[in-house]
Amino acid sequence: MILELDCGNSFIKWRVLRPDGVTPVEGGVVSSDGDLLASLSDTKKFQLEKCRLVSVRTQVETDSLVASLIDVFGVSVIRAVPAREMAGVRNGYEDYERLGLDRWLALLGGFHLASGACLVLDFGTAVTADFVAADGEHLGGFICPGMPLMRNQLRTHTRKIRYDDIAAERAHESLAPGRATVEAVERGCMLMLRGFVLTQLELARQYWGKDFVVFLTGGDANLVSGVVPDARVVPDLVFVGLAMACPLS
Ligand SMILES: Nc1ncnc2c1ncn2[C@@H]1O[C@H](COP(=O)(O)OP(=O)(O)OP(=O)(O)O)[C@@H](O)[C@H]1O
Ligand SMILES: CC(C)(CO)[C@@H](O)C(=O)NCCC(=O)O
Ligand SMILES: [K+]
Repeated sequence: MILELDCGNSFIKWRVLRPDGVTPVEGGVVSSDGDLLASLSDTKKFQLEKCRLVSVRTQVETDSLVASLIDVFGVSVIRAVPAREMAGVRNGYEDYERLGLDRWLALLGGFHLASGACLVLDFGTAVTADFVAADGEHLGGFICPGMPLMRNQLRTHTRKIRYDDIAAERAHESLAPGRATVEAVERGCMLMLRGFVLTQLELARQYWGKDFVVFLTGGDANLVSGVVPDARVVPDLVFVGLAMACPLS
């Protein structure tokens, strides 16, 4: 079977596909290399043969994970690498190698699924927006802190903002002005996120009128899906691009 990995800054998303390279069998989200190996070892039944991965971690961290995968499972590993152009899309960065590979794969996947102009919004540790025009020109994008970073910066850099995860979850029942710290912070950060999304939509409309598809992906995509009812929520968009960038045969 085939192992696919998306190694982000906080989590590793994994999934196992049948040898056809299309049908998912199982998947998950883990927070360390060790947890990944444990999840996969639980399931020797997978009989992994090949692995394709994308990483936005350092070379050293990624090399170490690849070495473990080869050591433990004897798989052959293919990694996504930067490209100036692929599948009809032209990387918009001046220095194309600097564009985050998760962004690159997500926008390749988005352009492929849309067959036209698209706006790809990814809600992970960081939040990213990328614009691809109908002719495949990547216009560039934006990066800002995601929900976990916004929240933690406030907690870390103030003395009196302290609350637990359960209270945080409860605060999201509404978006009314907060009457307690937890509500004020959680709803404030949520509005920052939604405001960001609405600004990206506005920009996409200026470029393309109504002729574009919006994709939402990343672990926190559900936080904003309400403000873009027409968006396509595609949690595995990075994997769509990964399969395009790393064909296995
Ligand atoms: N099962 C899950 N495990 C962990 N996080 C989850 C899960 N489901 C949703 N999330 C949310 O997903 C977010 C993490 O997003 P995601 O996994 O897309 O990216 P990441 O690896 O943290 O960051 P990035 O890929 O941007 O470097 C967290 O803020 C968390 O709230
Ligand atoms: C922005 C993140 C952290 C999102 O995961 C990643 O794509 C990344 O590390 N990018 C490199 C910087 C850039 O894309 O300009
Ligand atoms: K990501």
